[in-house]
Amino acid sequence: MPKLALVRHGQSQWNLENRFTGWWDADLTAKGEAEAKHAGSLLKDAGFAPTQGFTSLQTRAIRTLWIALTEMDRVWLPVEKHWRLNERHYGGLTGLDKKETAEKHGEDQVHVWRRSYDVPPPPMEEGSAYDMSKDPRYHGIDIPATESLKLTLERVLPYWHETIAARLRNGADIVIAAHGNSLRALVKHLFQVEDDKITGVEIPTGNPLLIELGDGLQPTAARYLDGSRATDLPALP
Ligand SMILES: O=C(O)[C@H](O)COP(=O)(O)O
Repeated sequence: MPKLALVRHGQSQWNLENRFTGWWDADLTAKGEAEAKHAGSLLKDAGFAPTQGFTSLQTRAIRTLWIALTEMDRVWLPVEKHWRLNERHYGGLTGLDKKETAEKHGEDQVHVWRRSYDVPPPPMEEGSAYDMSKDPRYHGIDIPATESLKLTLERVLPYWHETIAARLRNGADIVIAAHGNSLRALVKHLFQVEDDKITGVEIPTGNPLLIELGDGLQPTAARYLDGSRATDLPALP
């Protein structure tokens, strides 16, 4: 039975500053690095021995995986990075202070932008200081101007099916280090969570979610490795 560990990156500088981050390449803080190290020791203590890793093109997730693998004596692990595992694009909200935005637009509107399934934030404007579209890592990629969770799921899924699920079927045990919303999208798919229920799923940072999968890659067991910081998981499908 293949095993899959999902690890949400540790605290980033913009998490600390409470700014909408999305595709902006905020790095880990010292606390985020410590969370990544702790995630690695939890995975190691659980006896989890992945044979393949995946992460996004964003420094905070890449470094989370690297730090965790260092802790697991597994820096040799083959790792693939892909933009489809990036955080959801926060559009015109990127860079704004979350509290100030709630004061300006109201808590309800900001909650819709942050947690609704299919309402994207306003698009990023041309010439925004936070536009990453010219960054060389995205060469040749038509990067979005904004994304809802639904749009995020729609771009994560092809990579899941064609690459990650295919490796699991070949017997690989896999660790994915990614982001609050790209991982939420994967959890929605794997646990078949309904559209209006997924907003209640909050994956804690640096707390690996270890999932055992059946032959059809349906979850048969799932637990957070740090039980003291676990959040509610959706029921097994
Ligand atoms: O991109 C961000 O700002 C965060 O990583 C996730 O934001 P959220 O809590 O609004 O989903």
